[in-house]
Amino acid sequence: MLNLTINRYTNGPYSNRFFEILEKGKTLPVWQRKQEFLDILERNQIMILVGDMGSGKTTQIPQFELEAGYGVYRKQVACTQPRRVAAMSVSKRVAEEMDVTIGEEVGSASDSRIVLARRQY
Ligand SMILES: Nc1ncnc2c1ncn2[C@@H]1O[C@H](COP(=O)(O)OP(=O)(O)OP(=O)(O)O)[C@@H](O)[C@H]1O
Repeated sequence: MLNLTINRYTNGPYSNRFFEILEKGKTLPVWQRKQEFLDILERNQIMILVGDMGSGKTTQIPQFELEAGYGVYRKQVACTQPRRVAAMSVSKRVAEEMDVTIGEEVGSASDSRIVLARRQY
């Protein structure tokens, strides 16, 4: 369950922008099946999720996984993209949505440019 008082990743308060983005994010189709997704993920090693363009697969699913505890004990949630620019753009967007600093809690890596997530949980 998301604690909406303190940002668990920074231990600081959330910005107003966080709540604006969260409300918009909750309207995306993946949010309607969030618990179903997590239940299936828990019971299986591999899961193939198919959804419409813009339904929230890229930006929301990694956050669901982190929230459910998949990113702790030196594990990380990774999201692959076919292009460097897309990888950087997604990591920037997810960092913005999580209200964290890029290079701290969220990073990106490609052949020529690496901005690692410094913090691990
Ligand atoms: N950088 C961004 N700035 C503003 N809104 C964004 C940004 N990236 C994504 N969004 C919003 O988040 C929604 C979900 O995007 P997301 O990339 O998670 O969907 P997706 O299911 O992975 O789409 P696709 O199959 O096209 O990759 C989009 O509809 C868009 O409105």
